[in-house]
Amino acid sequence: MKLSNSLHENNLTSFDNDRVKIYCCGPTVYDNIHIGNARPLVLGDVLVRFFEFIGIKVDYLQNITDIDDKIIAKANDLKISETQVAEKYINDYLEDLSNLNIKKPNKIIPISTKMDVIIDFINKLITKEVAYESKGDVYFDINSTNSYGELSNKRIEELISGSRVEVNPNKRNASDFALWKKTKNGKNWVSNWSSGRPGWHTECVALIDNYFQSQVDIHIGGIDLKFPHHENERIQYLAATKKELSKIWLHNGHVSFNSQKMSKSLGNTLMVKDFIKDHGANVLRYLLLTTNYRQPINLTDDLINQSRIAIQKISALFKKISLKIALNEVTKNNDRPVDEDFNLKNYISQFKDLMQDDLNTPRVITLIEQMIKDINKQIDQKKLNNLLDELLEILVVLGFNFEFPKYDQPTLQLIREWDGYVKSKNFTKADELREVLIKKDVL
Ligand SMILES: Nc1ncnc2c1ncn2[C@@H]1O[C@H](COP(=O)(O)OP(=O)(O)OP(=O)(O)O)[C@@H](O)[C@H]1O
Ligand SMILES: [Zn+2]
Repeated sequence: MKLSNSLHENNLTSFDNDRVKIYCCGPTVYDNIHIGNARPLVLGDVLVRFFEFIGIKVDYLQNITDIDDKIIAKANDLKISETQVAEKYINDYLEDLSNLNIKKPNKIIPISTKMDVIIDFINKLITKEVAYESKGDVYFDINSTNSYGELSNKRIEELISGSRVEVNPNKRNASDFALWKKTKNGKNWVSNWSSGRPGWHTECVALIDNYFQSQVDIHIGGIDLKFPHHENERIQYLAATKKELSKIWLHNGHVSFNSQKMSKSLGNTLMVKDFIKDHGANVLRYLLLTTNYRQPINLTDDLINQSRIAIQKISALFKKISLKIALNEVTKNNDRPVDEDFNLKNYISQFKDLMQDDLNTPRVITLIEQMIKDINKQIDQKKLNNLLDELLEILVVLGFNFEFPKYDQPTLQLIREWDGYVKSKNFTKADELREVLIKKDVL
């Protein structure tokens, strides 16, 4: 398996473990998730499903940021508590995951439940003299390391001149970032330094360190998190353990609307739950997988329509096959392939090769289209071989959720009656039954 690794300027990193540890930065629960937020989640899901398909065991962790200024602001707006805001959006998040057909990670941890772990981790950094307390805050000392900027490929001087870092007299260096912030505003915890809250960059790394007791193999997130969030996660772990936090940093490109990044704070969002209501989860998945995960996606009506049509084509194929099977117009014969050529194509091994080549899902989609054409040819020849099962298998590994229609006896009876009327040219009766079968979603 080769994956593109941000730590080495997107060069492909080979990977042949039989177990894999994965971390993906989870949501800050002050709102519902949008299509952009769904992208790293679908990326993680496809990766997990594929690893499991090729026999690799996965341990997948996600955090939930359930303490944050944005949650406090929302709680004030709605005149409810922070806990109520967080609970509502955690539940909505879990529902969105399930509606998106995303396999739940092995563990999802709200960071408010791990404050002792986070405080311990900060203490470790202070002991190693790479972090310092200042007036109740704790900061990471950027000058204690030569490795800062290696993930995002930036130099410290560039970072200082390029960012509008606010002047903070409590910090030693302008780019030092907060591990702990003294505050009485909103939920806060007692520590040696002050009553306060941890910085976001420390939450993820402390959780990884505690849960896995080691580095991870793959760390996932959107490209906007590469700097400063992931850079800061990485540098803390490096300082604490002298090891890389992740062997591979996998960053997905942005989903944008009118060429502007879709983002909660910009307000140009299309929520996952609304999209699913209008188009279904398969359309969203298809839309995300037709572009390589690193490339940007500009969300347009055209793109949504193309994805809808592609999904309808697959559903229509399954309906057509079920109908033909019900009418005995095709037979499934796994032993005697219709055409040797179909077997030579060896679709499953092509699928594996494409996925192992940095998750080349756009090419997999092309492969699926080819399979559909071949299956249609088999239908014309009235014999299906195992190609259909292979297609179903690939769709499951990509996380699509198609129902292959199966009809009960009364429905089968109706289908056969309808077919009888059509063949005997009794069109009045045939049309009556056709209406019934359309209502039952058979035709
Ligand atoms: N438009 C987007 N396209 C792709 N990934 C995105 C997009 N927006 C956010 N993400 C990813 O979704 C995850 C959650 O991000 P986050 O909660 O910061 O979303 P956001 O909408 O940008 O929120 P905010 O505006 O509050 O920062 C991160 O991995 C982030 O990189
Ligand atoms: Zn993170």
